[in-house]
Amino acid sequence: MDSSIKRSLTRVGSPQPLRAASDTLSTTNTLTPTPEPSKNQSSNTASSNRQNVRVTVRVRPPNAVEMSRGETEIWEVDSKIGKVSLQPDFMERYRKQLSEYYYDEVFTGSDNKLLFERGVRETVRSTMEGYNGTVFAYGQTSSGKTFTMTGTESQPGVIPQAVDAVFEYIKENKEKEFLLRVSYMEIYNETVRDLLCPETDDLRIHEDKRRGVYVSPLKEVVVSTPKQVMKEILKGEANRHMSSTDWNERSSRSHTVFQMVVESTAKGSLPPRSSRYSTLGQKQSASVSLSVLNLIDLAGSEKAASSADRRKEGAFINKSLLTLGTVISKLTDNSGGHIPYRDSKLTRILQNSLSGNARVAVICTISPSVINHEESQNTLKFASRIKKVVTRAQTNAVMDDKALLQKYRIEIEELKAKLERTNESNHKEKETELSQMLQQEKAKHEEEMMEAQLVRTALKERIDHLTKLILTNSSFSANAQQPTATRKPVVDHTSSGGQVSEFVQLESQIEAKNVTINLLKSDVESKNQMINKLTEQLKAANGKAEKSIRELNNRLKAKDEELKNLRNENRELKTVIEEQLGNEDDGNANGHSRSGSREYGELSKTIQRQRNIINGLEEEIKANKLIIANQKEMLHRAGLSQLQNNASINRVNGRRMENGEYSTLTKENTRGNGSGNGKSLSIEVDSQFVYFLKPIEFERSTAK
Ligand SMILES: Nc1ncnc2c1ncn2[C@@H]1O[C@H](COP(=O)(O)OP(=O)(O)OP(=O)(O)O)[C@@H](O)[C@H]1O
Repeated sequence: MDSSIKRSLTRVGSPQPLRAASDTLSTTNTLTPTPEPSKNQSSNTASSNRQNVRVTVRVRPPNAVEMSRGETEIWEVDSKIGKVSLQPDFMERYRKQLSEYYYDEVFTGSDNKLLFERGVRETVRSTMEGYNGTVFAYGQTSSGKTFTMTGTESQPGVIPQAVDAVFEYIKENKEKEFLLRVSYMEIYNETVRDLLCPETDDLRIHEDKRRGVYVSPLKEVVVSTPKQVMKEILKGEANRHMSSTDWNERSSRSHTVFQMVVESTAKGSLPPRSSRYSTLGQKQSASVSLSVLNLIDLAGSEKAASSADRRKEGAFINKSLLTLGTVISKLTDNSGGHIPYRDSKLTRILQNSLSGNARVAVICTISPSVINHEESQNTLKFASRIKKVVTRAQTNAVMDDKALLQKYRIEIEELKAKLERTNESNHKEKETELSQMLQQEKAKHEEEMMEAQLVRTALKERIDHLTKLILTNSSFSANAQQPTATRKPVVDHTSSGGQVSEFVQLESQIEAKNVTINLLKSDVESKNQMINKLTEQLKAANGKAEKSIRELNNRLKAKDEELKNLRNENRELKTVIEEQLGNEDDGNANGHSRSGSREYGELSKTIQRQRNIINGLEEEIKANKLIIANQKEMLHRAGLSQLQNNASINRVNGRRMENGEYSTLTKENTRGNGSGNGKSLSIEVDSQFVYFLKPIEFERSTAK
């Protein structure tokens, strides 16, 4: 506190005398405390297990209301020697006796970190080492218990710092392993409630030899991070009974106990479940240490409240605190009498710690206000008494099968074994599955290989077939002259790899062959056209020859007719001559013989001339007939030559085209001079046979 505040507080008028909050405390203790050892003196007993309760007193700074009233801060704090004493001014003014108190630590101000370091850390550390630990804040309402235990965001209190310290310890002690579980409960109006599970309302306090006093059924949460612990704490805080009172805007109306159970063991020290019995069948010694850290925020003792509810709560709170005071007094007055732990839920729950098997740290909080002088004095007396309480904390080794740590360890081992078994069986299943898959793949692969082989063979046959067709067709010299490399199939049939490229190559080979075939086809087509042209020319020549033969025949017929007429004429002349010769003989007798000889001579000459003409005509007819015979011979020869040509064209690849591969040149035995079906051409070569020429059509072989 700064000096200006101190000065303003000093100027306050006379404070109201206060009634003691706890009769028990005021009756069993004198107002002047017994001289305390300074904080530098050890408060521990000779045995390391025997320890006095560690007591810290904290005087909170004046709050806004106190400052506004201009009250004096009546307590002086000497942190160096752990002394809390009344202000000399106040003592003088109110004729108070010298009041000096000595504790392990005394603080004022708001430094929670310092308070934890000096007043609490050691107890938390002890808990981690296997001793039960209890830390609680005691003081009248609004004196700063919750500020000390819970703190604020900027000043985390004992509980969050203890949590951090626990995890720090775990981090530092790598040779140990731990298991932590937390619970959070409150004692409200003398009922125990589970703050982590508020719906559970029938919590009971039990006691047995092994566990001592415990609450059940209490929800315990196994935790592994500070964050997780704080989450549980916040959850509990939300369920805690808090109310606005005459003295505190947010007053705790219940005592809260945050509990952390710590199980620890040296790493690898836990015997496996199978070897937990010695060879003699005796259970092996416990190897798990179990300790409990209780962090307690007590409700504050208070004067009569204006609200009925608050008064009822206050009555329960005051009664339990009174019992706590009594218990502490009994513990310290060495009277050996009955200690009334059972008189309140609070003392019952604290029984384990207060009866000795715990290291206990208490933070007593007091108000700086003159108004709270008497209550603060009572708190300080309580602090002095409890400071005298000596505990004999023992590490609590438990039978390994009772510890959750061991249970978890065993469970982990069992799960690991199960996992291994599962892995093994999974492995085997996987192996079988894989081998089945491999078999299937292999079979599929073989099938595919077989198919590929078949395709290859088919392609090879096809290529061979096409290659043979092309290479052996001597009439297509262009192909015959192709370099061997381009005609030879490039497929390596012995190779099992590169199927795709092989097929591509085969395809391109086939494509090349098709191109060649198309070339051949067009070549045949042009040859057909040529044949058609020749046939047309032949047909024209044929027509000319026929016309000439017809004309010669007509002329021959005319000559024949003329010959016939001349012969008739001759015959008639002969008859006339013979008749005249008969008459001459008669005439000689008649006197006409000379003139008859003359006429005869003329007639003879005429006959001779006509005979000559007939002979000429006969010669001419003979010559014409010879010409006709020659022309017919020529035509005959021309027809045969055409037939031979077609027959040679009709031979492809060294064999006759048949079975519809190509249209054929047919020879039909038919009479007449028909010219066929329009596509056909006919040539009459003699009176008996007509050759029909059909244009040749090339058809692609259907062979595959
Ligand atoms: N050391 C401190 N520094 C600053 N503020 C404090 C300190 N102690 C207490 N206060 C403040 O004083 C008020 C009362 O404190 P707190 O609630 O902690 O008292 P309490 O003892 O828990 O009271 P109750 O018993 O009624 O719950 C709070 O506003 C708190 O923040």
